[in-house]
Amino acid sequence: MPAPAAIQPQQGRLRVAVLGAGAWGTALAAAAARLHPTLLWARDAAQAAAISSAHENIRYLPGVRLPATLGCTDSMDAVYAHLRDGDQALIILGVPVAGLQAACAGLALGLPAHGLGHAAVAWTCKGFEADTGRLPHEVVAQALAAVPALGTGVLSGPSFAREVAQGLPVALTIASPSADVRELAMAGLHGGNVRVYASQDVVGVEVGGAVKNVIAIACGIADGLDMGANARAALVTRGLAEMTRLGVALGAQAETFAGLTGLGDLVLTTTGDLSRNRRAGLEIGRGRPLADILAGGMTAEGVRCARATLQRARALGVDMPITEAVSRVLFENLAPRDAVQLLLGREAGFE
Ligand SMILES: NC(=O)C1=CN([C@@H]2O[C@H](COP(=O)(O)OP(=O)(O)OC[C@H]3O[C@@H](n4cnc5c(N)ncnc54)[C@H](O)[C@@H]3O)[C@@H](O)[C@H]2O)C=CC1
Ligand SMILES: O=C(CO)COP(=O)(O)O
Repeated sequence: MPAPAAIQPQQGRLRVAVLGAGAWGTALAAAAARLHPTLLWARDAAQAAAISSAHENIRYLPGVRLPATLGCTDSMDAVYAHLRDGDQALIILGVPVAGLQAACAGLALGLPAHGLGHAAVAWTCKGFEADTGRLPHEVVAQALAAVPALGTGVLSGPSFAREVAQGLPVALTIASPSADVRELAMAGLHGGNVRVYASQDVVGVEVGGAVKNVIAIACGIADGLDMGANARAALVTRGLAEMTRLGVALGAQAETFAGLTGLGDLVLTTTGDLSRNRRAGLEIGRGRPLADILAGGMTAEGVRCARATLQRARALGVDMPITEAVSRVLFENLAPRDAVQLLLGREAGFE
């Protein structure tokens, strides 16, 4: 195995690979391709070929023209060859939480074998792992333990994929303990209409991304029941409070939750109808069964992680009444209207 080389941020030729050609992976690959040679990896060969030839991801981002310079492949060997051609390698994982462990396990074998044991890896998924309750960085730390020279971090923030793919303005946060990773992610994406801010608070950034999805479902439910704008504002604000409580109990800094990956993403996802979590909530509030809503394979990470979030919170003695109400609506047949009554009926207290 070759000796790991230190990352030299902002110097040399940076090569970017994005793994996972869903909506968000494709959008980030489009943003990176406007700045650097970038290759997108799709697990489906036909989809990879279609994206490469049509410059459009017809399944996940129909109607959005991708940069002509963006290639797409289903071959990890092609990804490694692409990265080896540069002086610096940035790998962005565009898979959901459920795919994170497998994606990292592949990299743990492939990167050292291809002389890329020094690359930087940034994940973008938002949620606690459904079966284990782990945050993404805990999944990554275990799966990539055999490649200690890899730099890792989480890329998050208020960012609807479609808008980013269209080249509209967006601000993101890269959180990592490694200055090299922070600078490499900024070098990879910051420019044009994309701003990337740096943070060291990995836990805070991840908790914000996970919990805002659950609160978006709650707001969707309230809006689906026509509970009004006051109710939505209350859910957003109290949702921010419970997100912050959980984050701080897990070791995050409270200030992080006032930033892009906390309040920023919470506002976007609870109010923007491009949000799948919000849309799932709207449908539930209007009486549609959850199984029907998810039947088309829609990614709604808040549904997948609500129970795991609650279990982690309970283990820490953290009160999360909105997350609890959402979880009971999703998985215990609590009627949406009864969930609202449950929240309203709680004892009065200090804010
Ligand atoms: N769509 C958006 O606007 C944003 C999404 N995110 C987060 O990014 C993650 C991915 O979301 P999207 O791209 O929107 O989802 P998506 O449903 O559009 O695409 C998911 C992609 O991952 C692949 N995939 C699914 N399960 C997998 C597995 N087990 N192993 C390997 N690959 C798998 C699918 O084939 C697909 O290419 C989620 O955690 C989401 O919360 C973050 C920011 C914005
Ligand atoms: O995370 C997102 C925006 O920042 C996307 O939200 P949804 O997953 O609810 O579509």
